[in-house]
Amino acid sequence: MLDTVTDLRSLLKDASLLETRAYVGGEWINADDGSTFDVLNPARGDVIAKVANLGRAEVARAIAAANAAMKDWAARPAKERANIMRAWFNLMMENQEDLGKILTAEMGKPLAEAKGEIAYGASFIEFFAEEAKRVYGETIPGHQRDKRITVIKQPIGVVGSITPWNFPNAMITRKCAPALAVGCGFVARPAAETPLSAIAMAVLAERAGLPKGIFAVVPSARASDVGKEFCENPLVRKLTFTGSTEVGRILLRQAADQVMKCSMELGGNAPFIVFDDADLDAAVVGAMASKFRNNGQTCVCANRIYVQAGVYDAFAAKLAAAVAKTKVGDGLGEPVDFGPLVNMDAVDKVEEHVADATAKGAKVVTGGKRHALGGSFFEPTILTGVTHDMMVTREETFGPLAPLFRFETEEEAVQMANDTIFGLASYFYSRDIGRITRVQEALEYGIVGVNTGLISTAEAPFGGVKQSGLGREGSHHGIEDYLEMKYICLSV
Ligand SMILES: NC(=O)C1=CN([C@@H]2O[C@H](COP(=O)(O)OP(=O)(O)OC[C@H]3O[C@@H](n4cnc5c(N)ncnc54)[C@H](OP(=O)(O)O)[C@@H]3O)[C@@H](O)[C@H]2O)C=CC1
Ligand SMILES: O=C(O)[C@H](O)CS(=O)(=O)O
Repeated sequence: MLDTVTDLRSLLKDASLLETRAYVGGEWINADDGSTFDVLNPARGDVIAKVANLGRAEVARAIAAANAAMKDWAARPAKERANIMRAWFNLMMENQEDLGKILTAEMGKPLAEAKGEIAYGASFIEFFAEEAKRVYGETIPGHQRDKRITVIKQPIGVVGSITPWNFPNAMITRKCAPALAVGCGFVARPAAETPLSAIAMAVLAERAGLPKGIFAVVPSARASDVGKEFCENPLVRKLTFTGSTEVGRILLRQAADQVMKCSMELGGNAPFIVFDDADLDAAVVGAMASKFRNNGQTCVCANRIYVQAGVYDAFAAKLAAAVAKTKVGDGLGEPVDFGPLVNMDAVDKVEEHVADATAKGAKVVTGGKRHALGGSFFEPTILTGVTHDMMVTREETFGPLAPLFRFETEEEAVQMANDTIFGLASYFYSRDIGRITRVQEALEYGIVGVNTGLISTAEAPFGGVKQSGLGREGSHHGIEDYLEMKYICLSV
């Protein structure tokens, strides 16, 4: 249990990782006006830290320093950048326990899951340290006897980054790793709920030898001010955002004035389809992983679970039995499966979806209300009899709510699954190769999990279609978003 930053420091082997200042131009600074904002522990609601609350002037200095540092950083051999990034990866893994405790303290997820995120986040630094050495150009046969065509790739410039609270480490590394690997400067603005993980990342970046200024962390409770600075500052050439589609639209409109390159990882509404030929036990394992990972607070969580009529009751019973074995509690206490939701707004949204569905005829199989622990703890919930007129069909719940829809035919399942403005992740379980081939091609999503509920890895291109975003993060594709292609026509 935690009450204050002193308590949190006492849990750490290396208390210096719990930094509350900003990292700008390679220096640790407070806000110019001295203001701070509170970071709360979701399990208890107590203030665990007061963090520097930066404004546009400080962010502008971070951008200028990143731009200045780029000249040397981009000119270094890729292998030199790779070696420093590898040192950063090693430090993150050596400090995985402490980084996990800081993450759990500010975000709430169970410590085991937080440590898993540290490893997942660090894997992007490891992966793109290697990719730095594989940014290739090309030569193209000339169009005239005296012409020679070459194509080279160069770092796009200073990158502004805005990320959400649900993965306070990995959402930043998934962006800064490819950017730094190719030589860009990077200014990270973490969510106000979870700045401590980002700041701890900067503590280790400094120790790893990242040059002063090339990587900055600008915590701020003034999110829109920072977003405007990123979009209006002429030194920023790339905006990368992860968060809701609503905020993504705002940022895209703002970035349009400078015709700024944008990467957008936005909202989701993932269907999870169980066909009657599925391995039901495997489907339950997949549903538990996809639906309840991070307490349902991920953009790729199963948001709608479609079960074919012939196996509906059996699947519902098996899923309920699996949920009954889970434990809810403080992520820093005894091992648990679910921590608290990030705040009371999140609780309100889950309650709204449950109330709407039950008012329209859905039945609560398990859970359905706030947990006896109080605060933002909520019971993992399963609803049956869910229909497409309910809010949970159209809106991302972002909480531990598993709504089960019944369907008759494959065509009906695909039609319902695609009936959304989102297109990030989707999942289905079947053992029929013809059905697998048809459905994986028919689903309108950037990601399809077939007989698995877990799809996230640094080696794969993560991203959505329709209103779930622009671009891809991870895999060799992910580095392209931080490069500009230059065509050189040489007359010989
Ligand atoms: N596609 C993906 O990979 C992911 C998508 N998401 C989506 O994000 C949502 C949940 O995360 P949540 O943090 O609530 O999302 P929000 O979109 O509310 O916030 C995301 C980030 O944007 C900041 N922000 C909010 N308004 C503005 C603004 N006007 N200008 C600049 N920055 C702004 C927030 O700051 P602050 O928190 O301080 O308000 C936060 O850092 C869900 O819809 C989820 O699907 C989340 C994670 C991954
Ligand atoms: O924030 C999220 O939801 C992440 O993008 C999902 S994942 O990459 O951690 O699976």
